[in-house]
Amino acid sequence: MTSISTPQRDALKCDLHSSRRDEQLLHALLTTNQMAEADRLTIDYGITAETLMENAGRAVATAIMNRWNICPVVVLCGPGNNGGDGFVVARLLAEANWPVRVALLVPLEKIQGCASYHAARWNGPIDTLTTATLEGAELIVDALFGAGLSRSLEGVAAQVLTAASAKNTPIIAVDVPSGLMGDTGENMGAVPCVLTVMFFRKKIAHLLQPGKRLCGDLIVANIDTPSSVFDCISPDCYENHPSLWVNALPILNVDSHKYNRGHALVWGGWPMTGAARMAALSAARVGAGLTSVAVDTSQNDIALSVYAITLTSIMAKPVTTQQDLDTILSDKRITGLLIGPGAGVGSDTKLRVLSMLKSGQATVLDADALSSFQQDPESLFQAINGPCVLTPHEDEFSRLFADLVPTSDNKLARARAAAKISRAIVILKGNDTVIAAPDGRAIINANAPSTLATAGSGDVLAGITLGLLTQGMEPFLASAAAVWLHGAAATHFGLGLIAEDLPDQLPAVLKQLVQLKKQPDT
Ligand SMILES: NC(=O)C1=CN([C@@H]2O[C@H](COP(=O)(O)OP(=O)(O)OC[C@H]3O[C@@H](n4cnc5c(N)ncnc54)[C@H](O)[C@@H]3O)[C@@H](O)[C@H]2O)[C@@H](O)CC1
Ligand SMILES: [K+]
Repeated sequence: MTSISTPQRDALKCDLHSSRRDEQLLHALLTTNQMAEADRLTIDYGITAETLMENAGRAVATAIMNRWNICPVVVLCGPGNNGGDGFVVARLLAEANWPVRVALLVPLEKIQGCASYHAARWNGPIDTLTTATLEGAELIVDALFGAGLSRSLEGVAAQVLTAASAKNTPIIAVDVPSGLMGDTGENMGAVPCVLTVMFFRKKIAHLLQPGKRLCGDLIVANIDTPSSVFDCISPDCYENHPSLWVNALPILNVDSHKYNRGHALVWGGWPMTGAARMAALSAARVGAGLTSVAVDTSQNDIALSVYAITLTSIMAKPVTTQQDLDTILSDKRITGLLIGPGAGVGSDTKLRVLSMLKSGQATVLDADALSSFQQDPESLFQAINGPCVLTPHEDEFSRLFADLVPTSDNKLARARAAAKISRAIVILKGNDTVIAAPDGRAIINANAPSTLATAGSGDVLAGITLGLLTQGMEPFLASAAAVWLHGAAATHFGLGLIAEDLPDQLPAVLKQLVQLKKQPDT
């Protein structure tokens, strides 16, 4: 059963349970313990363990038959239920006239429970697992270890998988590539697969790197686990999807005017002006009623001209002294703040960040705003008392949290720990961006195309987040929505993307979301 406490579970229901709950649960990411609990509850419900295993093996066999023509297959079976699934795959492929061989890691008499039931239904020979087993195979099914793996792969299992990978023969993983830790995505000996078929729901490892890369394509198979298992299992991690936050997106109506859509303020540094300009444009595109850039005129007046000439609907406000900034921040019509893109690392940026946080308005801290606190992160965290989103990439994350969050390959745990320490929402960016809240809620994003690996795309993400916060959206959901919109905008543009293309893609992506929002809750 899940380990989260009852109050926390209730809090989750408040934020994600309010509507579209069934749709949201399709995107739940389960821990290996939660998956085992789902299995147990399903068996209580009346579906036998043998049937579940049959369904799981059938899903894998079907996926193989749908994708490949008949060819020689070797199924590598391990000692537990993952191996049991493998015996089902072997039997069903053989029944469909595929040439199948089975290789078993342990002596047959060691196989227990429903795995032994399905091993007995396999009529063909069973080889002892060695690298020789791979001879002649054109497809390899990896049913060695699944959720039950508790330590690094070693010995024959590791040798055979390494040899299989070296041959470049396509490998299909049952549940997870063996050696991948289901709760973290850490690689403890897995090799890359072309396809992974998992059951009921994805696990965290299917989305977090390096797991995501090792899995290849993903198929989530229905094995008749009833959704009522969620009466007893409360997921606290989801794959990012509009159903999680579309109902919280700001809406326009006849009473909308520019002031009640919020006023976003971006700190516009000098001489790097492009970052703040792209962020401001992005905030405006996602619906901030007014967007201003507070322009650093402490060094010269050229900065103000650059911002004023290159921005049209976005206002440039000169700021020469700290007092000027404080005066702007005292305007209560300003409802969202962003500092970091092109701000410069140093004590001036630190002071400006602290002024912004003191204003109590929702604040996004990105890039240089984070790096400026490298020597003194505690002073930043103490100043965070209101809605705040931190958007570090891995380098910025390690600068800020190096001494506070243990270094590990577990990105989800690191993002959660950082959110708790900073009392802010943390968007830990990357191909597998994690959005974490101080109370433990987490969302993993999977819609980001690699074209986002381009200068300035982070500035756009910070601006989108700002635009949603400015309109009053709850920070955790605003962060998830921003990350998703960012990925969808990049996908909508396609190849050749540069960061300044992104804001212009937002209207088309928002249009699709508005349609979804209009649909009745499921
Ligand atoms: N919804 C579900 O959870 C379902 C799960 N099924 C399958 O059941 C699997 C989980 O089964 P199990 O819990 O039996 O786990 P595994 O089949 O992953 O293996 C567990 C066995 O491996 C041993 N072991 C663990 N790490 C090892 C290592 N590094 N070296 C050597 N031995 C090691 C354990 O002591 C145990 O004997 C899933 O991955 C999935 O394939 C399906 O059969 C049906 C539905
Ligand atoms: K496996």
